[in-house]
Amino acid sequence: MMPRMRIAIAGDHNGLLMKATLVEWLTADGHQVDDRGTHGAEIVDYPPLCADVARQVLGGHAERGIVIGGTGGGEAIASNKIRGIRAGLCHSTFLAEISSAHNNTNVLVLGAKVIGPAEAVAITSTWLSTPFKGERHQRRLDQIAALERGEPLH
Ligand SMILES: O=C(CO)[C@H](O)[C@H](O)COP(=O)(O)O
Repeated sequence: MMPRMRIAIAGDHNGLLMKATLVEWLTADGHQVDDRGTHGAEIVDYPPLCADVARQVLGGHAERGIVIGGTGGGEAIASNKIRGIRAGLCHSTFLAEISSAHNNTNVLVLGAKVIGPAEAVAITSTWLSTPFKGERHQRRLDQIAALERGEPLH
């Protein structure tokens, strides 16, 4: 059974409907969901939303974060600028599985112009329920953390 988690979720204007679908599904599935916005249809910038979700995760208020954009590309770039965030842009359940198993991602990024709501639910479910494999993958995440600190890799 999938562990129940505290999840911070955000999306820009493109992600509004998909966010509503995921909030409903996650809540029905027993997760504690914190919807960080946006809440209206007006056009907004996504980097502050990415930063907000990252803050929730890094501050321990949420175990995982989800960010939704049009394609999600910019959201992944923005999220991965923040030290300690490993954000995976996943547009298939296979990518979601590897994102958790190999990359131990703490933020899932989705693109509402790329996939539909049913795929978003399947991807999110896979991402949440797939455990991190550790071992050689942990070594690589340690190397990524060293890059974040500006240390050279040999
Ligand atoms: O997915 C995104 C970035 O990767 C954004 O949702 C997208 O760029 C927003 O564009 P617009 O303001 O034209 O809707």
